[in-house]
This record gives sequence, C-alpha cells and structure tokens, in this order.
Amino acid sequence: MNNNKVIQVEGLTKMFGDFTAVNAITFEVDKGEIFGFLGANGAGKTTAMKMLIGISNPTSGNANVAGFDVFTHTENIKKNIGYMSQKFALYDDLTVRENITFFGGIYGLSRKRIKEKSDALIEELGLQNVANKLVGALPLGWKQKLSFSVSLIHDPKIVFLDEPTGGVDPITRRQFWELIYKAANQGTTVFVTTHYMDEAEYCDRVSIMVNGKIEALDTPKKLKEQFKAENMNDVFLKLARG
Ligand SMILES: Nc1ncnc2c1ncn2[C@@H]1O[C@H](COP(=O)(O)OP(=O)(O)OP(=O)(O)O)[C@@H](O)[C@H]1O
Repeated sequence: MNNNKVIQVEGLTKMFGDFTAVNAITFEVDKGEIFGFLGANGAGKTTAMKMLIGISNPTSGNANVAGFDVFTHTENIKKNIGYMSQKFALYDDLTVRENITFFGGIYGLSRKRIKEKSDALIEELGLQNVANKLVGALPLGWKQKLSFSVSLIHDPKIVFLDEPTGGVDPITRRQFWELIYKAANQGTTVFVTTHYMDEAEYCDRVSIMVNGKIEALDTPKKLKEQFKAENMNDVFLKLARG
C-alpha cells in the first residue's frame, strides 16, 4: 500500500438483510489529513466508521486502515487507531488522572509512560487544578478535550471522532479544533463526523454521504465552487437534503 494513504477504501458495502446501509463507498485519506465524514441522520456514517475501526464486518468491498485489512487484521487496526464518540467516552466516576491511567493501561503503555503522558496531558489541557476531581464534575467541553487527548495516548496513526463536539458552544468547539489541528500537524490522521457545518469548513477534505453513497468529496473550497454555494451549510443542504 502507498504509505502516505493511511485509509484506502474501495467499494465498501454493508447490508442489513435487504437494506444497504453503506453502498460501495470508495475513498482514500492521506497521512496527517483532517477528513470530514458528513451526512444527514441515517446516511450510513456510523455504519461505515464501524467497519473502518474493525468492529463490524463489511458485506463486500475492500478497506485498508493504518496498513491493515479490515477483514483479516482487525486486532492490528484497533492497536493503531484512536476512537472517540459522544457515546464512548471517559468514566465519570473516576478522576481525571485515574481515567488517563486506566486508558493508558488498556492501550498497553508502561507505568512510566503513563505517568509521563498524564503529567504532559494534564498540563497541556490546563487541568492541574482538577486532576484529582471526578470527571463527572467537569464541564462537557473539558470532558471532550480530555477524551480526545486520551484517545491519542498510545500515539495512534489515525483517530476516529464520531461527533466529538456535540452539545457545546462554538468557542469551546473552536478550542477543541485547535487540539485537532495540533494532532494533525504532528502527523496523526483525523477522521471526523460532525453535524456542525462550521466544523466542515475546518477539514482538509470533506465527503458527504447520502443514503449510503458518497455523493461528493473534495476540499471545502472546491465543494463550494462545485455546488455554487456560499458555505458548507449550503453545500450540505443542496446535496444531503435534496
Ligand atoms: N444493526 C442494524 N440493523 C439494521 N439497520 C441498521 C443497523 N445499524 C444501522 N442501521 C440502519 O442503517 C442506516 C444508517 O445508519 P447509521 O447509524 O450508519 O447512520 P448515520 O449516518 O451514522 O446517522 P446518525 O447521524 O443519525 O448517527 C440507518 O437507516 C439505520 O437505521
């Protein structure tokens, strides 16, 4: 595989009985790219992402993620990616430091490395004063930033973010995106779903899924030209909502 292409997907399909949730999608993602994966509710984003992270078997097609095949090497994929979603986050009843230690352990980091990572991460996020507080007591925006940083604790090649910023204000979302840029600048590939169209503008490239198919894929600038749209919200409305 081309080393610069960390995700390669060809004709990937998922059927539930007679229903085709993901219909022969094809795309590639470069190392260090921020790739936005958009679509209306039920378009098939989560189903596609589950196949890419190795927790759902495709019906047909091919995909290679972080150098590994999604049919045969799902365990290797899991070791080489990070994952964060609104539904899978931190433990509210553990402290900030305990959460970092717990997930560091799950990802197989040594005690020494976990300590180093915890100190660095707490400082980077400015969480010194709450390091020993329960995560459940933190504002949602802080939890999201911590959850994102924890998903990177094992230095994965790719991080998959499923609506990572749901429910917080635009300023907090903007701060979250600063963390995304930083990770991408350090070479981590970011695969992100979002319903916020301002966030779509922040991506290097964006794909838009409609009824299981990728109907458009390009940079935000080119998509706006292609659809004669002022912003990504207009592109999305023209395409995803018909
Ligand atoms: N296990 C399943 N069995 C049957 N149908 C499913 C299953 N999982 C998802 N679907 C269907 O597949 C379609 C795509 O769902 P999916 O959750 O991937 O969409 P999505 O784009 O992630 O939407 P959302 O933004 O609401 O999360 C939907 O019609 C959904 O009802």
